[in-house]
Amino acid sequence: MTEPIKKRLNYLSWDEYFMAVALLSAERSKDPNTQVGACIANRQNKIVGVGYNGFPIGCSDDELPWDRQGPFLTTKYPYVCHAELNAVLNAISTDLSGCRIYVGLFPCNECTKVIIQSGIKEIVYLSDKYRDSDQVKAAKRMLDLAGVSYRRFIPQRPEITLSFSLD
Ligand SMILES: Nc1nc(=O)n([C@H]2C[C@H](O)[C@@H](COP(=O)(O)O)O2)cc1CO
Ligand SMILES: [Zn+2]
Repeated sequence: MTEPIKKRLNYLSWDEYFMAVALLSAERSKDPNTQVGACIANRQNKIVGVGYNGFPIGCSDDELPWDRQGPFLTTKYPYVCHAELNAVLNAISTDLSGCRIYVGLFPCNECTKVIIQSGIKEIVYLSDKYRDSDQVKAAKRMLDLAGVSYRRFIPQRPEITLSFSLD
């Protein structure tokens, strides 16, 4: 008698899968300093929206600045759409009740408002590098009040490699 074939064990967990989709989406970003991706999953673990940071549709990447410093209007900040905003706007429904959003960087206060209003119930983030900023402090204050939970993604493996050569 031959042994039955066992299932593959090295498969991605749901958390790894959705965070990896967020990180892959971030590779679309043209921001030279910080590339952020976001992936929204519903209660059934179906992906319902993805996004990354970039300028609004129709606003040419060659017209608007990517600068971080200088007068406000000469920087990227007034123009760029954050990954979380794009993921919510790209989602298949405006009602994201009970969904989770996976994001490479902790949401700012403006995206937090969008996240709360959409019905998203949990944020899973990788980096919190701007934790000392007023934006993130305001974001956490609103999330705590609104009962939206947030947790850091703790990697169980250092990397996931993708290859275009499967043979
Ligand atoms: N949660 C976030 N999602 C985002 O998509 N972003 C975007 C806005 C900018 O394009 C970039 C941050 O640029 P910098 O200040 O690290 O050079 O990331 C920023 C944050 C931080 O709150
Ligand atoms: Zn934001």
